[in-house]
Amino acid sequence: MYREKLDIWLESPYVDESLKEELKKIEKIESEVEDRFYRELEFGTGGMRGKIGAGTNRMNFVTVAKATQGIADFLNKKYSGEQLSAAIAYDSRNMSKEFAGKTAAVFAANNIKVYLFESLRPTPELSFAVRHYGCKAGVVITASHNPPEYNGYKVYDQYGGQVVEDADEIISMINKVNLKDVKLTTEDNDKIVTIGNELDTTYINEVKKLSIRDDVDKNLNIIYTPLHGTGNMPVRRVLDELGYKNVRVVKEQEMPDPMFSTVKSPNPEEISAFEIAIKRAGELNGEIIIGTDPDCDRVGLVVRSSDGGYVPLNGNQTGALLLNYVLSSLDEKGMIPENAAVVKTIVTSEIGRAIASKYNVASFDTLTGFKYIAELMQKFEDTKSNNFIFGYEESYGYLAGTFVRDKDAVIASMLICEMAAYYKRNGKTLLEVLKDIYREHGYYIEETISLTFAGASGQSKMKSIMENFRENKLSSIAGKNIPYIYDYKMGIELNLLTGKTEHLSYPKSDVLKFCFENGSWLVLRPSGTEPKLKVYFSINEENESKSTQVLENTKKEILSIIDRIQINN
Ligand SMILES: O=P(O)(O)OC[C@H]1O[C@H](O)[C@H](O)[C@@H](O)[C@@H]1O
Repeated sequence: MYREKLDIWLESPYVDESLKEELKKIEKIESEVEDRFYRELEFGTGGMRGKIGAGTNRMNFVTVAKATQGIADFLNKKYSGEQLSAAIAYDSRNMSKEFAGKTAAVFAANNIKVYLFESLRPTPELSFAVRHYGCKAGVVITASHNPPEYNGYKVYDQYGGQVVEDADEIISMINKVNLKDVKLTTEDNDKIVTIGNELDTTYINEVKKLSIRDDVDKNLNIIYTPLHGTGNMPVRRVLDELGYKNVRVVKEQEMPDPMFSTVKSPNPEEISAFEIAIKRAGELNGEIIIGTDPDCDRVGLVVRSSDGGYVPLNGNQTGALLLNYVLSSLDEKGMIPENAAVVKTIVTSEIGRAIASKYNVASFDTLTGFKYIAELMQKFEDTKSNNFIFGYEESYGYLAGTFVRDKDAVIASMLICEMAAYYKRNGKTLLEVLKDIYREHGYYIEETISLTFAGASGQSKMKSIMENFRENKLSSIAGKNIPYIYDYKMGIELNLLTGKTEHLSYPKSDVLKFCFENGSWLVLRPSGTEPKLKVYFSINEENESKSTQVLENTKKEILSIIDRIQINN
């Protein structure tokens, strides 16, 4: 099957010569051919993502043009007769600019006006641009925090969120596209309008409006790394315009670099990404370190401790701090609106719910992926049921305000600095504030383990592990009973004590959540952005050491179950 596809590509007049050359070099290597052609690139949690190269399972001019043609067909069908436009942004990765140009040329050839950013921009600014220009769609060429050999294609709807409702139809339209049907024009077509500074200023002004307090210590020593990506200009500009005097950028990581040469991975979830920044912080007396990923939708935070060391916070901890800061500050100013709402995901810590309820703010859960949070924000707006205040995920994504509909590391960086500067003025570090939050709301200790399962065989292994857990319903682990299992693929909540099931009102997704008696839980799900099985733990015991101990025991046991399943397969 995959060999046939290779032959089609080698013979097709619609496949670029350079891609054919690449294929000729690997055509005798079976595993390479299989990996490149065993499937089409899929739309996962964050759009389409894959390695750059030749093949249907790769990011290249053919797969980008095909996807764009499918989206154009979808838009022309859905909005038939209307004047259509789309916005396009791209990050600092290899081929990002070229793929953005190709995307623009295909849209323009399909009679869709294009707003194309003149140079690299953050993903959240694209989300803003879609709404600002009244576009029906948006595209960002980025593979977010993935390694340098990857690129990707995120698709936005008219509300500025990544597509959810129309995703299946868009995918089926893309699959129907025959390479010979892809329309293409030159990139100097007058349907393609370049955008730049003017939109930056409008966006930055909106971000600044989300600042809650000015009674903060703006002498705070901030070390910032854009990790060679798009954050450098906007994050520094916002902090500068708000009067933060001591923002030092990590020089080695300031400039865009598609190889992300100074880091193992440009992912702020990994402490290794902060290695140089921590060194710089030590030299410059840095109090906090922030680092944004290449498309600047995620931000990581590292905080100086009382002994002068630097402690990385995970996404749940930063999220809890931000939520606590935003709600307590708005509350103090009497600015929490009626029917205020906070949105997190089913794999994000329950501490968020506890903090929100202190301020009588409702909290909602969605499936993993900020697109679901954005979808709910739109629903709130359409039905006027709630006022969105803050949304976050454990995977380092945060959003305040509603003018952006994706996680926004420009907004989050600003709020993190403001929060640290506010507590500094009140004589506290963020680590001390976090301790206070735990004391007040409980010791929620979280961790996520990602197990890599690469290629076609990896995919099937992951599938069988999930099926095994689905069938052999885990009823206890590490001495803790599991009374409830949520199976999001089957759409049911199972009570293991009574055997009764209830319907879950979420879209179907391959996720299993095992809940303990005291509200702790563990979740298994294949990642939608990388070839990994993710195992999430959230343990809440009466004190920190008990929580840590239960976490360690649970981790050990679940990993050994996964090992056993693999050996038996
Ligand atoms: O766990 P995954 O499916 O890999 O997704 C992890 C994260 O990926 C991207 O960054 C999405 O924008 C996030 O919303 C999501 O939480």
